[in-house]
Formats: sequence, structure tokens, C-alpha cells
Amino acid sequence: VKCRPQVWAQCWEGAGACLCAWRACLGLAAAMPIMLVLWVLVLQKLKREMEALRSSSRGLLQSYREEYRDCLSEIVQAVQTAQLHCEALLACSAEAGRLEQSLRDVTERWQRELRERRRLQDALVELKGNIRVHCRIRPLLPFDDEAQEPVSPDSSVSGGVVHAVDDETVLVECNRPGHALINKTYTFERVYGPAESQRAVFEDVCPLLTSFLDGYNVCIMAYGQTGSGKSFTMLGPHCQEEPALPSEPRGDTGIIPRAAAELFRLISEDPSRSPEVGVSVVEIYNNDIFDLLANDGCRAASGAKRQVLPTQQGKTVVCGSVRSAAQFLMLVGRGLKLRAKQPTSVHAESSRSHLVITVTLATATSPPWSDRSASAEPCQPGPRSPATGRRQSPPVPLRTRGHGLGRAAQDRLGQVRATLQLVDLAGSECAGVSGVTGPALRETSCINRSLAALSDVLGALAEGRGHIPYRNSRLTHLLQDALGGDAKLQVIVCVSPGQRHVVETLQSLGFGARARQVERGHPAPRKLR
Ligand SMILES: Nc1ncnc2c1ncn2[C@@H]1O[C@H](COP(=O)(O)OP(=O)(O)OP(=O)(O)O)[C@@H](O)[C@H]1O
Repeated sequence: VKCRPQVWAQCWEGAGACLCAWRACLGLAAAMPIMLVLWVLVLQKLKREMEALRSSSRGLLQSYREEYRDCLSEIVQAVQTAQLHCEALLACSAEAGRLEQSLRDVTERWQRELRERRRLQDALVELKGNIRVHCRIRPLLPFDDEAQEPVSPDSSVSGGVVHAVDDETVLVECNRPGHALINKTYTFERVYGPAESQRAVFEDVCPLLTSFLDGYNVCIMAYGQTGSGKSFTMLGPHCQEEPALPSEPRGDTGIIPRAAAELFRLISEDPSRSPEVGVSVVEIYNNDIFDLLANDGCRAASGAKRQVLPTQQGKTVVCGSVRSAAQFLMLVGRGLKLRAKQPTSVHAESSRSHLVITVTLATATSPPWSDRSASAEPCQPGPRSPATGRRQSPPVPLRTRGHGLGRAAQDRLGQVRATLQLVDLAGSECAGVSGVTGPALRETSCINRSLAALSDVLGALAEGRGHIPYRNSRLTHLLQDALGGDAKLQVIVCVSPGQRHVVETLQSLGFGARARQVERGHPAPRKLR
């Protein structure tokens, strides 16, 4: 009873709360259908979306299946093509094998032919004799005085007193007032008239290069009086410049540039040999030997040449290693710039020294004719050139053989060396006629003495004397192996057709005739030919 008002208040609150709950229940009951409707609507929407998704995934699946089928058919096609290609490849490789075999057969046949050609060429050279003398008559030129009406170089008639009667005969016919009548003929292996081209001259010399590559030592020299065309024959016109390769427009290049081109062409034909080619250029001036390639960097610029003096190893000269005809000619051109020249009564650009270009061929592998198998030990590199920074070939002794053998000698390294000497002799001249004095007279008398020594050596060889005076001059000493050994020696006697040179012409032709009389032993037969 005491707490009655509070109880009533609490009951009242409870009743309020129940009312509120009742009201909420009523609200909920009223909202339930709406919620149900909404729930149904949501469910329907979800169902529709799921349907749409299902149908789209079915489409996607379908398209993936189609793509997969396409890919599969493409793969099958690719595999089939690859199979076809494989078959074609197999057919190709079989064809390549057949071609390779036939290439091997052809190469073998070609090498056999090459060996046979070399054998025939050597036989031909040997048949022609180890010393061959050709004679070349140059055309009359303005400086001959007699050429009032200059004779065309294309004319077969020399217009002077020297005539090529045929391919082998020269006729000298001269009737000068107050002199005995001259009517002499000389026979040589080949006579070139004034119209004959440089090419014709080279073609007869060319087989010697094959012999050289086969390992024979070869010497080609031009002999004749001043102005008779020796330098023209050996080097070509403008012979003081670097000689041009024959492929260049000028067709009148001489033997040396043509030989350089031919030599490297022949070397490239047989890459299995790959010999090392060295070039040295020396001149004999006033009976002293000068190395025209000596190059110590500072002196080369001023164009100094070095006298070749005896050293502990003997006389040595610089031997430049070359890999192409162009490099070869560059070295020759460098040497030519230093060669002694002096105007003479005959022409303005007279060479006053004997030029000797020596080409050395060294091969590490034994060529077919070699008796001993050579070792493959490489050549020791030479010193570095201060001018070019490149390695030079080691200096080589001036006389590269010294055995009197016609074929190359094997050195201590097992290398086989053959040498080709290309010699442009200084012109013989009659001092009285040319009216020279002073140093020029000394030059002339040195030239004449060395040429006389050359003639003496040939005379002694022709007569088969026991003592051959090689040491009478530097020239004969240097050329000893070419003259007395069994190197293949080719002498080209150059003559001027002019009447005023008839005495020297007769002397040159006499020299050629004497050279022809020299008989030397044939090279020993080769073992492995
Ligand atoms: N066959 C030729 N055809 C045309 N010109 C030539 C012929 N031979 C020589 N000559 C010319 O004659 C001149 C003298 O020739 P070259 O210099 O070759 O004579 P050389 O015998 O070498 O004389 P040297 O001994 O004095 O040096 C040169 O101008 C050269 O071009």
C-alpha cells in the first residue's frame, strides 16, 4: 500500500510499452505484405538477370568453342605444312649432299687439271730453255732526231735501221757514209716489232710466274742501251711514278705491274697454299747497293735511301710483306721515287742505276715438288715499322738462295722460299758519244763496267769455264744465282731502231746472242708431280 503510486507508475509505463510494442507489431504486420511483394520483385529481377547471364555465358561458350575449333584446324593445317616443309627440307639436304659431292668431284678434277697445266707449263718453259732471250725494237721517237716524220708506234716498220724480219729474227741494215756496210741478222726466241703491245710482251713472260709459284726461282731482266725502252718494258710509261695496275684504263703498263696482278690472281686461285709474299727493292748505283725500302720513319719522309752494308748476319735488305698487287706496287712506287735518274744526251729521264725488285714467296706447307715435308711453324714476325706501325717481314739476306739451286730452298723454319727477280738494268752508253763529264761520267763508266762484267759472266758460262767472274761487280754478284744457277732466266734485249744508236744496238744484240749460248743444267725432276 505504501508504494502504490510507484507501482501504478510502473504499471502505467509497462502498459505504455506494451502499447508501443502492440503498435509496432501492428505496423510490422501491415508492412509485411509490402515487404513480401518487394522481396518477390527482387527475386524476380535476380532470376531474370541470372537467365540473361546464363544465356550470355552460353553464347560465349559457343563462340569459344567455335574459336577453339578454328584454332585446332589451323594447327592441323600448320602441322601439315610443317610436314611438307620437312619433306622439302629433307629433299633439299639430299640435293645439297649430292651437289656437295659433285663440287668435291669438280674441285678434285680442277686441281688435277691445275697440276697438269702447271706440269705442261713447266715442261714448255724447260723446252724453251732455262735462259730465254727476247728482243724488243721500240718505235722511232721524237728524241731520236731521225724521226723527222715520226713513225706511228702502230706501224710494223720501225723506220730506222733495225727491223723485225719475223717473230724470231732481227735485221740490222745500215749504210753510213764513211763506215762499213752493216747487214747482220740475229735470232732470238721471240722478236717484238715496234707495233707490238706491252700485253704481247707480258703474255710470253707470264708462264714464268706459274713456274715461280711452283717453286722455281725466276729472273726477268731488261737489257739495252739508254733510251731503248727497258723501263718502258718493265714498268710502263711514266715509270718514275707508282706503276699502275693493268686493269686501269692505261693498257701500256709494263711487265712488273702485270706480273704483280697475275701473281696475286694465281695465288687467289689456290687458297690452300696462301704463301707469304715479300718484296724488296734495291738499286745498284756506282757499284754500291742501296735499299730503296729502308724506312726508319724520319728518313723516309726526306726520301733518303740506305746503302746496304755488310752486317753480322750478312747483307740484309728490308723485305715488305704484301697481300695484294696494289700493296706490291705501292712498295715498288716508293722505291722508284728514290731511284737515281739523270738526263742524258738520249733522253731526259734516264735511269742511272740497275733496279732489282725481288719477290720472295714463302710457304709454310710443303709444295708438291718439295723433297722434305716442311714444318708448319709460322714465320717469325719482323720488327714494327715506325712509320706505319705495321709489322714488316724480317729483313732478308740480299742473296736469298746461295745454293745455286733452280728451285726454292727450305730455310730453318721449314719454310720454302722461291724468288722472282725483276731487273731493269741501267742503260749502256758510249761516254765519248754522249759527251758526259764529272759525276755523270763516273755513273756511266760504273754502268758500263757492270754491264761488261755481266757480259763476261755470260761469256764464261757459255764457254763452260771453270771460274765464272761473278765477283767482278755487285750486279753479277747479286744476280749470281739467276745467271749461273738453274733459275729460269728471261732476258729482254731492248733496242732503239735509230741509226745513231746502231753501235750500241749491235752491242746489245751481241749480248743477247751470247746469253743464248749459255747452257745450263735442267732442274732436277720433281718427286711428287
Ligand atoms: N715500245 C715503246 N713504245 C712507245 N714508247 C716507248 C717504247 N719504248 C720506250 N718508249 C719511250 O722511250 C723513252 C725511253 O724509254 P725508257 O725510259 O724505257 O728507256 P730506258 O732504256 O729505260 O732508258 P734508261 O736506261 O736511260 O733508263 C720513254 O719516253 C718511253 O716512254
